[in-house]
Amino acid sequence: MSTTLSDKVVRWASAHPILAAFFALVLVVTLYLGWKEATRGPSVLAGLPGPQRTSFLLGFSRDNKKKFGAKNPTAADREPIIGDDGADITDVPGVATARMYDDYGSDHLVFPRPIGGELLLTRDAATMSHVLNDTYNYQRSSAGTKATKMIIGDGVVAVFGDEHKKQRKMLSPAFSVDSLKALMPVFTNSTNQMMDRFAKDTSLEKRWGKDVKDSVKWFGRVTLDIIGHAGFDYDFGAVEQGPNGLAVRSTFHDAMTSTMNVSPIDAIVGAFMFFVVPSLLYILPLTDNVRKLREMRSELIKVSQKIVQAKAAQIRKELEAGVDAKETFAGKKDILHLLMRANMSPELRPEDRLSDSVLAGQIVTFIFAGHETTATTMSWCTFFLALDLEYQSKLRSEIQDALRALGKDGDSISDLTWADLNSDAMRPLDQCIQETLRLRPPVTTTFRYATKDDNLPVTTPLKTKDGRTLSSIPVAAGTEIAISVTSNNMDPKYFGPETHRFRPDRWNHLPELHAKSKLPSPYGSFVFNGGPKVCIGNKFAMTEMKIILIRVLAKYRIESVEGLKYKSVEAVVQRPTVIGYEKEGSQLPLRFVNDPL
Ligand code: HEM
Repeated sequence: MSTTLSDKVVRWASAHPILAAFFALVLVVTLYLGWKEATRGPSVLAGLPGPQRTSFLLGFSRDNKKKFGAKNPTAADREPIIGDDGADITDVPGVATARMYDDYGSDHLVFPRPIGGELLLTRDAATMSHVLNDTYNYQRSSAGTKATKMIIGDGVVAVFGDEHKKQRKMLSPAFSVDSLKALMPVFTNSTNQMMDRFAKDTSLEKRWGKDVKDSVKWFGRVTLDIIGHAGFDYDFGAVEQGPNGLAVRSTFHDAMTSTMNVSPIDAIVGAFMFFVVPSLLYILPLTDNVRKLREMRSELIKVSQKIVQAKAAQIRKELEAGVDAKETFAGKKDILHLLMRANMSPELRPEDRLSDSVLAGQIVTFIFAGHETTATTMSWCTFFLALDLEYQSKLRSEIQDALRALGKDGDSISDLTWADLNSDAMRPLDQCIQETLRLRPPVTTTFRYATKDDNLPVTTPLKTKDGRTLSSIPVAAGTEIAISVTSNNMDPKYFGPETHRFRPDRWNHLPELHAKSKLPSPYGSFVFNGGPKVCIGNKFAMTEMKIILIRVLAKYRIESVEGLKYKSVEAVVQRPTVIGYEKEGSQLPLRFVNDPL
């Protein structure tokens, strides 16, 4: 019998040598990791609460998961959490984890991971800030860094410590308030173009009814165009569907749709490749979804190399002609130009210069970090507004009052200034976006890895399972930490009652602990993370989103479409989909009724 089985295995392996080599490698790495975990000393985290390990191999069993409502909507012990749409929102990314903290009555949990590993989860603002502020100790795991570099290259997101400091210093002037003020015409021009196309789009009317348009499609296109123009003076033409826009936006759409429809084999292959041997991702064409991700990456690399070469030639000409850097920014207004001028400055020490591959990496980083984050946030914002027509009507009249007070007309906002957007009169719109980000942060969890032993501060001393009181948590080098952004956002200690509901007004009367904990400013939550690696594009994002939303809300009343139910799926960022149509990828069809202010 065993001979027959081994014969079969040998025959199968001879017929599929690449797959056989791959599975052999998986087996060896699994055994090695298992041995490493099994021979590790006792865990310093052992006294903290958290779900029981049920399997050395798998960590946390499916039955326990059901209890927190992560997977099975019919599990007997699953209490629904009713969201603003009247449906159970336990499956919204991050919400089941928030419930787990509540169930254990702790802001720090230990979560058993596969092959004996463990993960420290925290939603405590003091612990989160400490980890995010120390980019020398707390970094991405080496597999996480490799995987990030494989996908977005050597840009600023991928690096930590001194290399991060160097890149961030070069990039910061390009994201200053002065630069953003200079970029205002770029934001408004692309928005005007989108508004024009948006009004004419009737492509969904046959399917879903009159005035129905897809928020995801239009916000995705306009934000890609904006990052193209503002980031590197490149016309993706996504709103107009030019050839560049089609290629990049559609490979993006294909790749992201594939990450939303992950099969169990994709999950195993993907996790193995990403976290164990990321370079295999680009050698083995194992699954269709991995192939799509690869296509997206090569399309982005092609575009970014073209952009860097063209820009370098342009700057060389400027330098030869003695054109002043400030002058060119005032005329060209793009972030890469500013960065590359600084990088080519004769005063810069050679060791501080960024290489061409790092520059190209910044482009891919901007496209990744600055396009779908804002697009999905604006889409979720229209979703919440469609669910609460009373609040929407109040917000629209507040915007109208603000525009009137500023002497501006909602239909021609080309002359809205930075000061207008950031005036007190526009505060309600800020709060609407902040509340959207609180409930649907694009990045729900951030993972960090301790490179040396440390003591993590906590807001209030905590009790261990064996009755000790800890005023800090000792962590050993090699501990992986999950910063639960959604769970902090849903914690009533920081954000007041009914944190699962969309209540923009909460930002006017937050609990004292919110201010005391110094949640990252100016947006008052961890949605842009915090510390030296806080999202460099946060003001860029808020400016662009406010301009676009003012235009949309000045013209349209937004309503949901009868019969359609929406849900959130996490695929790089959390995205809206229509229940029953998940295979079509992210979309958010809503009714935009012409009703100008
Ligand atoms: C709603 C919009 C946005 C959200 C919620 C957001 C969120 C984040 C988060 C959570 C990080 C930290 C990632 C990590 O360290 O693992 C990050 C980093 C970053 N974001 Fe954003 N982002 C947004 C928009 C933008 C925009 C518009 C840009 C560019 C124009 C941008 C550029 C970046 C860059 C370059 C980094 C890396 C910063 C560093 O490592 O120093 N982001 N963002």
